[in-house]
Amino acid sequence: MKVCQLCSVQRAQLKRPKTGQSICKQCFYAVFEYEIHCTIVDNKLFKRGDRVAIAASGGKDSTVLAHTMTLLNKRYDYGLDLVLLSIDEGIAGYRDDSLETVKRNQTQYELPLLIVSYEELYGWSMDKIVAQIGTKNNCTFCGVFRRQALDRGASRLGVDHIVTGHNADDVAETVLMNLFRGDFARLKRCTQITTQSTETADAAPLTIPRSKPFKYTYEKEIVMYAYFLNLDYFSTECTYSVEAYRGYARVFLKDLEKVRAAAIMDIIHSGEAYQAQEGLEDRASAPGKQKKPAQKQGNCERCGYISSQKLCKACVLLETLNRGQPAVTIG
Ligand SMILES: Nc1ncnc2c1ncn2[C@@H]1O[C@H](COP(=O)(O)OP(=O)(O)OP(=O)(O)O)[C@@H](O)[C@H]1O
Repeated sequence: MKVCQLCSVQRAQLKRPKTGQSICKQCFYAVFEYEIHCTIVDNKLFKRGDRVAIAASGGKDSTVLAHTMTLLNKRYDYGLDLVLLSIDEGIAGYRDDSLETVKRNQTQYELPLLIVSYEELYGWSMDKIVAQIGTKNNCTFCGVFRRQALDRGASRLGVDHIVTGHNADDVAETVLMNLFRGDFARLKRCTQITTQSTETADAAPLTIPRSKPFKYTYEKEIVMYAYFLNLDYFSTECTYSVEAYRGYARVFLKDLEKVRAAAIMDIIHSGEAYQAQEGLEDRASAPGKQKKPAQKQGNCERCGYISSQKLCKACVLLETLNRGQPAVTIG
């Protein structure tokens, strides 16, 4: 019998994807949960009394997030008031089914749930958008609309913080994508565990902070955890997401992981080191260097959402949709 490398008592039942250790299920649950707790505490994500919205799509990541946030909040007495927030993008056969999962999670974790829809906020569902523009650029619309919809839902709920289920693989993929594209401005920001939505890089942060408690949690471990605990989640991919470029980064990362599991953490750490280095250089070159003036932050003239321009990104996209010429914006 192979003995668990952590407790040296139980029989080892699995190979931990992150470290390659052979461990028992109980130790797997313990390290998995403890590492997330450490990420939350080390990064001081919350303060006692915070009302926190869990962005819940019904998929594996956000379902495990709802499960662990509820568990850790009780176990370590964080004193958080947790709520579920879901965005209904209006994708028949996908989001309607996954929202049914979230509704069950609401009962399972005894958390209040708010669902806000694109249809209600923008007058357009993704089904309608795709019927007009096709599947090629639809993720651009969905990304901009979802970011704003989460903020709007969060402010309706009166929360202090939003958490999402973005995991270590997602962060490492984003580092790679930004590197491949030579997008150093994004590379500098993409490893931040907490972001505050701004329409531009230089604008003062104004919206509700958004964090990733799974920043260092491997996707494979999230899947294992959900599977062993038999959590109720929805596992179909979005019917409209083609996301070609992220797909390449994902395949590349999976190949690297097969050779060396630590590659995921190493890529995240490289992104963090780049961010720290850039910060140093900014300070070192400050004397005499002309600083780019900070963009003026204001509100969208049409909908009131924060924006450094007259219209926020969502309103610009909506305008082109309503005029029936979305290609102008995307182009
Ligand atoms: N419709 C939605 N409503 C609420 N939150 C969402 C929604 N879509 C995505 N999110 C949030 O953004 C995170 C990352 O979303 P992404 O589209 O990458 O899905 P994913 O990696 O498949 O995650 P999940 O397994 O939770 O669906 C999710 O974990 C969730 O917290």
